[in-house]
Amino acid sequence: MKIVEIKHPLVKHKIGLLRDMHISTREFRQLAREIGSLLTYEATSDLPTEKITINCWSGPTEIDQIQGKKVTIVPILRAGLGMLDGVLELIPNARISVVGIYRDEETLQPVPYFQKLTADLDQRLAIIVDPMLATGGSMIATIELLKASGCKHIKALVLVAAPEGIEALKKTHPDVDLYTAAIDQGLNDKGYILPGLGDAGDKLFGTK
Ligand SMILES: O=P(O)(O)OC[C@H]1O[C@H](OP(=O)(O)OP(=O)(O)O)[C@H](O)[C@@H]1O
Ligand SMILES: O=c1cc[nH]c(=O)[nH]1
Ligand SMILES: [Mg+2]
Repeated sequence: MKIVEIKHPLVKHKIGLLRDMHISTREFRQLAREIGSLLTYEATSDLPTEKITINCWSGPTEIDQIQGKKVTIVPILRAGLGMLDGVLELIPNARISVVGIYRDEETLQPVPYFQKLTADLDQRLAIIVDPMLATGGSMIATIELLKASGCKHIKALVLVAAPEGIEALKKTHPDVDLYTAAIDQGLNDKGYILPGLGDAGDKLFGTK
């Protein structure tokens, strides 16, 4: 399994700002979106390109364009919506497949409650976005429902990943590539990532 922890100074700086317990909702939203863009830039660096000829002002000119493969972005509700605009800034034509899953607070098991996927998933690269990979349960459930609908090529983009979630993902779906802005220390007894960000959904939506 490919695991990429982005070491770029801009990413490190922005993830550090996100950890401030006094961060405002507005700042949290802006940083989640910006890091979403930077993760997308890295995650798409291996997309194949092909040469085509266009009419440039100076005459026919060969240019590079991204080959064949189309993209669907998959935000996991709610918190994944906080990264969606950042991905769309770089891939504005992408289809969006929405998955609603929350984590039961007691059992930490993922509970699916919504899904609306784009039709031709077997021909698309799916880019799943969710700020937090904690136990990995929500991400794994999302990957399973995408694969059940024919999806064959999946990348997961998260702001913060716990080693426990990475291990679970490695075991179940080694074919999925993971891009993260930080790999943190681990989970506390309530399944929250340490040092982490706290509850990303509540911070993005201003709830609690
Ligand atoms: O790796 P896991 O242990 O499954 O935990 C991570 C999940 O928990 C959070 O969602 P949450 O359940 O808080 O839902 P929300 O986005 O609606 O707040 C987070 O956004 C992930 O989806
Ligand atoms: O640390 C965590 C773990 C799960 N969900 C969050 O929002 N934060
Ligand atoms: Mg939440």
